[in-house]
Amino acid sequence: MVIPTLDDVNFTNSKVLVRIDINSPVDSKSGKLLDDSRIRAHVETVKELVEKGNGVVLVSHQGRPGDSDFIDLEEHSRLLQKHLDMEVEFVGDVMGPYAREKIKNMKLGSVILLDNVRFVSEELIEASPLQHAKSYLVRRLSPLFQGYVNDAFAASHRSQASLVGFPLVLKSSAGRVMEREVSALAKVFNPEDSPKIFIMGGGKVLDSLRIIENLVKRRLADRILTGGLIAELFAVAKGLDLGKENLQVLEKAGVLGLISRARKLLLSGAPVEIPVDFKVEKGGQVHEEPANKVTGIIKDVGSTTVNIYSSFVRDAKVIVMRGPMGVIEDERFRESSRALLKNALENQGYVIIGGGHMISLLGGEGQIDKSKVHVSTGGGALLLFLAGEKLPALEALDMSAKEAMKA
Ligand SMILES: Nc1ncnc2c1ncn2[C@@H]1O[C@H](COP(=O)(O)OP(=O)(O)OP(=O)(O)O)[C@@H](O)[C@H]1O
Ligand SMILES: O=C(O)[C@H](O)COP(=O)(O)O
Repeated sequence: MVIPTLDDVNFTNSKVLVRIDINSPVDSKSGKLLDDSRIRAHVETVKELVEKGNGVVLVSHQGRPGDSDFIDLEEHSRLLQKHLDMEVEFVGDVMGPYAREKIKNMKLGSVILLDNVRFVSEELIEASPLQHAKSYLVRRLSPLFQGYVNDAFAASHRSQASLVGFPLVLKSSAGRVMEREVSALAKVFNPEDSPKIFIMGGGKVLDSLRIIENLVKRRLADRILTGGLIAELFAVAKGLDLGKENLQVLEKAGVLGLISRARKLLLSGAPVEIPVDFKVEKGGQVHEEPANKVTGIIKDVGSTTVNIYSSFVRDAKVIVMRGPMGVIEDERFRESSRALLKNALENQGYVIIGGGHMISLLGGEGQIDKSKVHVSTGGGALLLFLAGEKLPALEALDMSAKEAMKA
């Protein structure tokens, strides 16, 4: 696969559309961003393009329709402006007349952030690069640009218009974040680096299940330690009675239909570990309860589980951590994820940390040794990449490079 970088495609004095991923955790009460790591990550790419005299138009998504983190990008633009130390104009539109006028009139050397690209319904369709190259979004925006840069590794597992449509119609390259992710993550395919432990938590149950299925099929993981909602799914699949309220949580998340797939994995002997205890909330109080005697609402894994998981982490050569063990937005349920993270960082193995929520916990862990820790901006994209899945956004860049070579 050929992934052209900014060294191969040297954009200068052009208008460049840059797909970034600044999708960040949001406080559901205040609507404020809880972490700006993904915003900071893209500073290098944007600065480089600006220094080369380009007009930079940034496009990103935030959340999914129906979720409380599905918000506009105004606060993101303020944070980006702070970290870039230059003006970033927030344009509350994606491809309407207002956005296109702003892009047409922008000065080279300046930066615009368009609004949440998922406000455009077409963006939510998963289709091939060829189909998306003909999408309304691509047809409306591409004539305004001389180039396209994809720096959104964290969204590269989505075959959506802003990620795969533009490389087929514009001269394209990966940004610096995308480039660094792909080269760092390739290291973990080294068969000598075993055992490999995957710590999977968070709320995206279907994504996590698909990944676990892949990891098992390709025998990539020696152990998969579960937390978050995926742990609850596996616990139910194993036959544990988690009580009506926790089943309602899974039902609300629309994942009860996945129990049979989880059970199939367990029956096949997949190396999936399920928590032996949970931290639950009951009547406003926090309790620890064994997994077979849960009476409260599960909010985190329990301390015995943390001890067991830590023993696996200690022996691992590669540790991949994605998604928190609990509802870390509430500090009462942050401890397990933090303890496992600390343990992994103190271990000798190579640690790959992914997903906005886990990365937000890194703040208190002091100086990170970059030779043994890769902090990925990717959540689902990270693990699909590690499971050997094709990432559509990378495929599209590859198609673009091959077309350019033919020309
Ligand atoms: N037991 C639980 N019950 C309900 N929600 C949970 C539980 N454990 C974790 N969560 C929620 O999972 C969410 C994080 O999951 P998510 O899959 O988005 O992880 P992430 O690391 O941020 O990945 P990404 O960067 O891909 O979004 C948090 O909002 C957290 O509250
Ligand atoms: O956080 C992520 O994993 C990426 O931003 C992709 O978001 P999505 O899972 O909503 O497509």
